[in-house]
Amino acid sequence: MLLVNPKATTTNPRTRDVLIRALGAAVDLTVEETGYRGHAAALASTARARGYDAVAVLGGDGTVNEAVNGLLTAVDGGVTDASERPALIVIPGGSANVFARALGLPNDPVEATGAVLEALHEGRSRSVGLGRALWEDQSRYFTFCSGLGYDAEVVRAVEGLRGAGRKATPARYVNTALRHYLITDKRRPSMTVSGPGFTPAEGVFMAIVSNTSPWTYVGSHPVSPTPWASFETGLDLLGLRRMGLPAMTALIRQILTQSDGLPSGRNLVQLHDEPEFTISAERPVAFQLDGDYLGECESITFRATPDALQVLV
Ligand SMILES: Nc1ncnc2c1ncn2[C@@H]1O[C@H](COP(=O)(O)OP(=O)(O)OP(=O)(O)O)[C@@H](O)[C@H]1O
Repeated sequence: MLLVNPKATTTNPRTRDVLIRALGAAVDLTVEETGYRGHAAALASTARARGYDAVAVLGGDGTVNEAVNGLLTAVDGGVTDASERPALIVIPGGSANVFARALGLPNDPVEATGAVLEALHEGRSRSVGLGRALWEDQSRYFTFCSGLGYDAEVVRAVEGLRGAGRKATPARYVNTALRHYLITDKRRPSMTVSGPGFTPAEGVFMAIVSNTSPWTYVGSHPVSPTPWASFETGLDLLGLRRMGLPAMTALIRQILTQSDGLPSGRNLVQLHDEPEFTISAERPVAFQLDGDYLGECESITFRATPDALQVLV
């Protein structure tokens, strides 16, 4: 089953047709275009019951996230073994394509199609662990990250600009991020990270939770594939404490250039390979999953889901 999001930033009819011809020559293929938000999840959730071996996505991280959630909460329910689920195939068609790049795929969709066909012929797939966010009475899986606080506010603001017809360029993210940092700093709720294996960390204004490494997301501008995308069993966290603009500017420069390796220090809270932890805030805090803004809540628990899916790559 090939899911195409025709509205994704870099998906166009030419790429779609190349992919359909190339995949269609190798396997029996059904093409489904998504017509609305949530459509990819609904289609992917029927894939196993309808006998598909794999679900391919041509789109951005949002559509991949939907497909993954559909596969893991399938209409036929009950399948807990990843080897019994349809495999996932990702062809980058969005703006950032963080998950595709973390998998080591080329960012060019035609080149990525070539790489996927090779994997298909060789029967080569990779087991990928996902993250799961649980809040209030809801839960959702993510393929590379969740962001809380400042990060999610920036994602929300950029989504608002896109709703008004403007493109989500890297410059727009940086511009929005700087404006939000300066304007809304005082009103931002403070968060605490707690879990069974470590001392609670307080005073965090932005947190990134990742099933690979938070640097895959935060540093997604430098050329990928990243050396951190191991999709290990546990979850990582990067939390930022309040700091002045000079310290923040120095940190951003270090992240983007990685001139002195990855940053550390008292302004940063870092966790590695944890099975579960909770982030709570003094009042509702914004959060996003895989780059899509989801809303606000006072407490979210994050749980690792190792070996959740096979990905052809
Ligand atoms: N036909 C459609 N019309 C409007 N929205 C859609 C449609 N099909 C899918 N969507 C939604 O569009 C959202 C964004 O798409 P997607 O993530 O694929 O592309 P993108 O935003 O360009 O890429 P990235 O996430 O890398 O920035 C998805 O969350 C999906 O739910």
